[in-house]
Amino acid sequence: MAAMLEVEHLCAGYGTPVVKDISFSVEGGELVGLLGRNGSGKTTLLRSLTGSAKVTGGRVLLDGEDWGRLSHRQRACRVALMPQRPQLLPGLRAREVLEMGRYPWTGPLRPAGEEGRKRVDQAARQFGLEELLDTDCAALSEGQRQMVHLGRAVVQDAPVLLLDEPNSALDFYNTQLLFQTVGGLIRTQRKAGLVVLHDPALALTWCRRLLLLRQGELVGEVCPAQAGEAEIQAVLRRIYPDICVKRDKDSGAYWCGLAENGEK
Ligand SMILES: Nc1ncnc2c1ncn2[C@@H]1O[C@H](COP(=O)(O)OP(=O)(O)OP(=O)(O)O)[C@@H](O)[C@H]1O
Repeated sequence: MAAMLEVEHLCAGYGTPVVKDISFSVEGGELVGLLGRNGSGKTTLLRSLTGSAKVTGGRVLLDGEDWGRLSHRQRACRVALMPQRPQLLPGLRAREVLEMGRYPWTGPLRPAGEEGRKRVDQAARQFGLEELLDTDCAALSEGQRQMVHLGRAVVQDAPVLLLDEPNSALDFYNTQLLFQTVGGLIRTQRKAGLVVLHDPALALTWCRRLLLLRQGELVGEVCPAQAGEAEIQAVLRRIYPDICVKRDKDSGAYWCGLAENGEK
């Protein structure tokens, strides 16, 4: 059976190559973490999967279908992206931003319909947005706005969900809510999830596999449930030299930090 998302020898960039010959796949039901230093090409990789960064080589298959042969609208029904810096659309209330998630299905600026309203209300409940639905997004805090855009991506209900640093402005509680809720959706609805994260401990806790990107190339992959501390640490050192990884035997919680001078 084909993976929900298959990326084969993908190259992408902005005139100059950024993503270089990357291949990986994500199965339905799997949340995969994408880690890499600043500027390593994570956002470009995600943007190339939605058509907003130019693909210059390779191919992408969505549940076996060639992405390149799909229209923009067909792609948007299959791939939802929560961008790193969502555009601020002045005058739009949170409810209207959530409803934008239905546009690939209904057509732009069309009413959400009963199914759409149900999904918007459900996302508002799931992400604690009910009190904010009538607020102008310009009047929301950074973290509140990030939760609205997370809700919009979920309302889009695509089988592939791409999240670009979705917790960068979130407090501890909303970060847990994000991973519990999105993790649950991915498992129960067999979606393929790919999430860019900067916190390796968070990625080790919530993601089934981690992919490591360095200067536009995939340089490692690790599955936390199948690897011990030493193996995880060795793989993570390909992008974070001197990182130390510890796993608490009782709770299973991960701790990551940098080695002190001389400690390896
Ligand atoms: N619109 C653009 N035009 C030209 N070059 C770009 C553009 N966006 C990004 N780049 C370049 O592509 C490279 C990768 O950037 P990208 O945003 O994909 O990295 P990233 O891994 O997501 O970084 P960060 O962790 O800082 O968000 C960088 O060298 C950056 O300067």
